[in-house]
Amino acid sequence: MSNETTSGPSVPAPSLPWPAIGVVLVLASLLLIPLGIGNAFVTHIFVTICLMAALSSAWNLVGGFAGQLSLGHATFYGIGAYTAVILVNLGITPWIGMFAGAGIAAIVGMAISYPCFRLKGPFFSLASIAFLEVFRVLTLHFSDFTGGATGKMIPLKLGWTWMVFRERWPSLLIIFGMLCAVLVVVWAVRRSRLGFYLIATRERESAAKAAGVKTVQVRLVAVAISSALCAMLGTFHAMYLTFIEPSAMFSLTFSIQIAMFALIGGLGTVSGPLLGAVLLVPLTEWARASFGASALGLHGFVYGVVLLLAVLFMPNGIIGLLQKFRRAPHHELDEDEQTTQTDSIKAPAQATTPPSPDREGIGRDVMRVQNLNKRFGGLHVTKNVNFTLREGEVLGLIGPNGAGKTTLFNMLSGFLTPNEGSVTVRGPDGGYHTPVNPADFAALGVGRTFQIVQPFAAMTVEENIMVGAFYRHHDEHDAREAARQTAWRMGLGPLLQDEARGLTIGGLKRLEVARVMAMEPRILLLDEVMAGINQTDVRRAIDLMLSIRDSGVSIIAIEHVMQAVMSLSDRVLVLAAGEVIAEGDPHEVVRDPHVIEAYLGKEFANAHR
Ligand SMILES: Nc1ncnc2c1ncn2[C@@H]1O[C@H](COP(=O)(O)OP(=O)(O)OP(=O)(O)O)[C@@H](O)[C@H]1O
Repeated sequence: MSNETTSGPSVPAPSLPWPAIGVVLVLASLLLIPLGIGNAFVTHIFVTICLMAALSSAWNLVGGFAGQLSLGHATFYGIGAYTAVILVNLGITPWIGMFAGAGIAAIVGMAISYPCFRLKGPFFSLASIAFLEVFRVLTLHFSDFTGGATGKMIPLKLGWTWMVFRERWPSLLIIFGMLCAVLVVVWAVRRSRLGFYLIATRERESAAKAAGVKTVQVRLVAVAISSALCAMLGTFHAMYLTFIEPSAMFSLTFSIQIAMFALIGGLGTVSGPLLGAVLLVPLTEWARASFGASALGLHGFVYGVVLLLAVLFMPNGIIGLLQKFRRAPHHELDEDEQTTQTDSIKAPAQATTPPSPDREGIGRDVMRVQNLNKRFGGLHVTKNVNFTLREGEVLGLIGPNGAGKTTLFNMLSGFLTPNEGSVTVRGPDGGYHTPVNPADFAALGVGRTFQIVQPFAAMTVEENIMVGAFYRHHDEHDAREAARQTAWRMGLGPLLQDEARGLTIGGLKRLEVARVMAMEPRILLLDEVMAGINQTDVRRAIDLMLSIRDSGVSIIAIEHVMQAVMSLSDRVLVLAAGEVIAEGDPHEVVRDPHVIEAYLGKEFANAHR
C-alpha cells in the first residue's frame, strides 16, 4: 500500500484573524497613502496595484482554487473592455456595459473551458493561450465594431456616469471598491461549499467525485465567476486608459502577469494575489520610471527574476512561507495518547451512533448486482458476478490479488461502467434505481474509500472531512460541526487542524473512512482499510466498523486481514479470476476446498480446524 499524497499549494485555515487584520491594513494603505500624497503618478501606481491585485484574485479562483493554470485570462478582461467601449459608443454607460461584458465573459469562459477540462497541466495552459489568440484575431477581423488594429477611442464624456475623469482619485476609489468586492467574493467562495469542492477536485478528482462532488460543474461555476470579475475589471481599465486596441487587451504578457502575482503571493489563498501585487507592481513601476526608454521591457525582466526566486525558494508563495513560520509542530499520537483518546471519544461516538448490543436484524436488499461483466481489452476481469447486499449487513469480499475486487468496487460506485449487467440500489424513497456515475451513486447514499488512500493533501484533517460533510450540510458551520463529530468518532479529534499530508498511514486510512462517514452513507464500500496498519489499529478499526454497522449502514469490505473478515462479516463473497467461487457464512466459506485452493492456502485451513 503506498502512502500517496499530492503536494499542492498550502491552504490556510480561513478563520484565523491575523491574515484578516493584515489584509485590512494593506487595503487601508492602498487607499490612504495615495489620497494623502495627492500626486498623480503615485495615484496611478496605486490604481495599477489595485487592478492587478483584483485581476489576480479573480484568476486565482480558477488557477489556484480549481488548479487550472489558465494563461489566457486576458480574454475575459478584453471581452469586458470591448463590450463596454462598444456600448459607450452607443451611449450606454459603462456601469451597465460592465455587467453586459461580465455576462458575455461568463458564457464564453464556460464554453471554452468545458472541453479543455479534459486537458491536464501545461496542455490546459496552452489551450487557454490559443483561445486568447483567437479572440485577438477576431477583434482584428471584426473591425467595424472593434476598430481593428487601430483600436477604439472612448468618447471624452467626463463624470461618474461615464467613468472617465480628469483627476486620478475617482478612478482610485472605483478600482479600490472593485478590489474589495473581488476579495469578498473570493473569501466567500473559499469558505463555502464551492471553495471546498474546488480544492478537493484540484487535489484528488476521484476522491472528490466519491464525496459526491460534481467536479465539472463546480469548475464551470468557478470559471464563470472568475471570467465575469475579470471582464468587469476590463471595463474599468478601458475607461481608465480611454483607448483600447487588440494586442494590449488580449495580451499574453498581461495574462502571465495576472497569474504571476498569485503564484508569487500564494496560489489558492485569499490574500496571496493581493500581497503579490502590492510587492511587485511598485518594484516594476520603479524600474520602469528609473530606467525609462533606455531599458524598454525591463519590467518583464524584473518579473522574471522575482518569479525564478519565488519558484526556487517559496514554492507555496509568500503566504506559504509565512505559514511555515507560524505552523505548530505536527501532532503525532503516541500509543498512550491514542488509548486515552479512544476512551475519550467514546462519549461523542455513543451520542451519535450507539453501538447496539441488540443489533437490529438484517433487513431488505439495498443493493442488487446482476450479471456484472467487465473487460479491459482482451482481459475479462469480472465474469457474471451476482450478489445482493442487505440492510445492516456486512459483506466481506475476499480473493487473491488481481481477482477483480477493486474493479467490482469501481462498478458499484459508478467509477467504471460494466460491459454487461447492472447495479441497482434502493433509494431513500424505497424504490430501486440504476445509478450510472459517482454522483448518482452518492445521491443514493453509496460512499466508498480507495485502496490507495486519497487525502486532499493541502487541506487539514477537519477540511478533508468537511468535504464529505458538505454533502448533507450546505452551511459551512453545520458542515464543520458534523466534521468535528465524525473526526472524534474516528479517533482523529486531536489531529483536526493538522494537514492531511502529515498523517501516518493509519491516520490516512481513518481519514478516508471519516470523510465518507461524514456523508452519512447508507451503503459503505471499504477497500482494504486495514491493509498496512498495526494490530492495535486493526482492533480499533473492527470496533469502529461494528459501530458503523450498528447504526444501520450496510457495508461491503474488501479485506485481506482475515481476523477482521471473520469477526465482522455476516456473509463472505469470494472472488477468484473474476468469478464468484463461494458465498455464505464466513466459517463455512473458509472451509470450502475451492477457497482454500484459490486464496487461503492449507496453512490457514489447518489453523482454523
Ligand atoms: N483500468 C484497467 N485497465 C486494464 N486492466 C486493468 C485495469 N484495472 C484493473 N485491471 C486489471 O484487472 C485485474 C483485476 O484488478 P483489480 O485491481 O480489480 O484486482 P483486485 O482483486 O482488486 O487486486 P488487489 O487485491 O491486488 O487489489 C488485474 O489483472 C488488473 O491488472
